[in-house]
Amino acid sequence: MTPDLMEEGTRRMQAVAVKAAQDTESGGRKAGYSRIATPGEVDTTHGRILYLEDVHVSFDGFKAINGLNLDIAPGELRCIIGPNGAGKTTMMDIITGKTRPDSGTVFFGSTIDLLRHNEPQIAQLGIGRKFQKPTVFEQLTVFENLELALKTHKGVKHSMFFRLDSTQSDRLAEVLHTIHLAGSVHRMAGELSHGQKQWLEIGMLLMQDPKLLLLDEPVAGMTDDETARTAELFLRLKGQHSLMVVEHDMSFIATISEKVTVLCDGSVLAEGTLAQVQADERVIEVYLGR
Ligand SMILES: Nc1ncnc2c1ncn2[C@@H]1O[C@H](COP(=O)(O)OP(=O)(O)OP(=O)(O)O)[C@@H](O)[C@H]1O
Repeated sequence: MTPDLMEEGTRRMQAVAVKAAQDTESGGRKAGYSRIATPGEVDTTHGRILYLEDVHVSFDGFKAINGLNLDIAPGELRCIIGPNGAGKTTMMDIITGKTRPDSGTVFFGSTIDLLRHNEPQIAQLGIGRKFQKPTVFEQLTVFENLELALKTHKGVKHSMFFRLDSTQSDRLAEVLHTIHLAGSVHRMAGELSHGQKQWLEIGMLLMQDPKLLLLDEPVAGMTDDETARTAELFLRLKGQHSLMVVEHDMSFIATISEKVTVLCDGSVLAEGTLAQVQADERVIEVYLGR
């Protein structure tokens, strides 16, 4: 195809897209639904960064997720609690593309259909996930771990020639400060305490500037002091990022929570402030009263 023909083709496609957008009742919003967005573009004008509706997943006939509805506002710090087997991990697996639901809707912002993306694409779109166990590179320094997280995110192939530019250096310094590791920049990650390794891994996610962070039992195994500093860290992150924190440690939840969602049997049992869900008889019966 000649360059002229390609240009003409592109012009026609753009005209068709504009016309389709104008033809919808909502002036284009509907036409934009399900499109594959470019990284950095998340439409939160409708007040939601994450939206799950009527999601179902069965494993060999067992309903692990059963009509799950949930939405998270931009900048919100949402705590998720619930008994073992409630479906918390499975829910995160669905959001990050690790598990495909049998049915339902899962949107990032109002235009990005997460079910049309795979795991690496979802990470590139700006959803970062922290698993329970720290997975840092023990033989590298704190600095090198953070630098590597950036390289990996940017898809740098020839890492020997990669140099941080000044914006990236500033970002790294800012992240080091946020995760309480500015004084440990040249220490090997393997020498850090359990809590410090957790912070480093959160820092590695922050280097990729995620819009939504999913954190699975982040304070499990931490000392009281590390737990308190993690609470501080999360309170600092909220607003700039949206956070979904799954935890069993209720005193930690009490320190950080605004809105709490209680999952049970694969769907939402209760939602509200911690005081509200703690007073809910159904929540006491299945979870808190154990
Ligand atoms: N791949 C799988 N195959 C079969 N069953 C599964 C699979 N993944 C999860 N399940 C089942 O689905 C249910 C929900 O599990 P899930 O791990 O999501 O719960 P959870 O709320 O994260 O629990 P916990 O607090 O113990 O981590 C459990 O009964 C679990 O055994």
